[in-house]
Amino acid sequence: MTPAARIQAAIEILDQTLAGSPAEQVLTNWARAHRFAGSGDRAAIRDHVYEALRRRGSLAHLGGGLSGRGLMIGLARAECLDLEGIFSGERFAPAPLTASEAVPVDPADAWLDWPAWLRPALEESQAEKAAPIVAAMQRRAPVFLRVNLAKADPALAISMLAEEEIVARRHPLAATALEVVQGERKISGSRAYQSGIIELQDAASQAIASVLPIAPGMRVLDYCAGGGGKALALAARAPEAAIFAHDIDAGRMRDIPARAARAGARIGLRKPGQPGGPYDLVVVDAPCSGSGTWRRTPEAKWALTPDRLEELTRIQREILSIARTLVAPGGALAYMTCSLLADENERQVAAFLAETGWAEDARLALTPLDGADGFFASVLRRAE
Ligand SMILES: C[S@@+](CC[C@H](N)C(=O)[O-])C[C@H]1O[C@@H](n2cnc3c(N)ncnc32)[C@H](O)[C@@H]1O
Repeated sequence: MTPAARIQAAIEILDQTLAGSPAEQVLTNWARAHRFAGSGDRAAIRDHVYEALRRRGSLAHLGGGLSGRGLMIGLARAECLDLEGIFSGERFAPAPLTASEAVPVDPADAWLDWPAWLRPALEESQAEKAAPIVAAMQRRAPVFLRVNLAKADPALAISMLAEEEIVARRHPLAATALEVVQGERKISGSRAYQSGIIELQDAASQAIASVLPIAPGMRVLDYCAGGGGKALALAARAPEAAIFAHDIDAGRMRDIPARAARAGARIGLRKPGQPGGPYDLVVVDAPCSGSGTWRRTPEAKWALTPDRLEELTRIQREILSIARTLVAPGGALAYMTCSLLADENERQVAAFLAETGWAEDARLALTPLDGADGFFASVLRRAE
């Protein structure tokens, strides 16, 4: 496919996405209906679509409207591409620019790419970092790997990946973190991945996991385990700890046994609503707005509403009130979110401390300015 034909495909996919269909589903349907498109075409089209969703506000401004065509004109302008060459009207290419589309526009403000109703909350939560965060979140997120130290060290992982033309380098956020700079699409088929030497995990999640108080012999519960990212990271740090995973939705934990087997880790599964206990450490990786990860999940950024945010903060409080009953005397509860908002982070912790009289042992708050996703964690200690 020509570059212009790829842009025309992205226009059609974006129109369906803006009408309410999930981008991933539309991309899959498009690929099924256009078997002639190769993997390079599909990857390029996918990149266009996600770039447009991430920068939806600013590209709509630059392109003259919130439509697939407006976003792609905006992207072509933002990236200084040959607008007339792409919008040529030739076979498979988008139609030529109309007179009104061809009119030059003012540069776009980065805040256009952050939901307007949520701007005061980000400014209040992050103060002078808010505007640079919003600008940083216009760019695509890096791909990070976690080296499973139970199986290999980072140098070995880097050289194994290099043999398969995947270039990765260490990242300062965590001793286990590698940033992939080339060959990211080959990761899941690589020998290092298949043999459990590496896992896909954001560097902020790794940094948080590395400050959790875990030691051999401890009993640990990952209370909101989902696919088990935190439980696996903890198992790699302390293979002799007894680690259990729980989630309200058992289906979300279905990949944990296979992931644990690949990593050479042992993780016990608890049934929803039957978490067992008490535990020396309970990890609550709570459901949240995900605002720290919106570079990867741009549709979620535009789907969040004030009501949903309020509902999430209520769910977080409820989870905390259950999880604290599972902590043994002297044990710890690690509360974390991938949110940048004080309502989901600092204020939840302040309310918890006021209500329980527990102490806060440690706190880590990362933003995309640190290089990876936004992430917050607080380690809360129950008295003996
Ligand atoms: C942020 S995700 C967890 C991600 C996971 N820890 C990881 O690293 O891959 C939050 C999880 O909390 C679960 N959840 C939501 N409400 C819950 C509740 N009331 N009790 C336990 N888990 C809950 C969701 O099903 C979801 O899997």
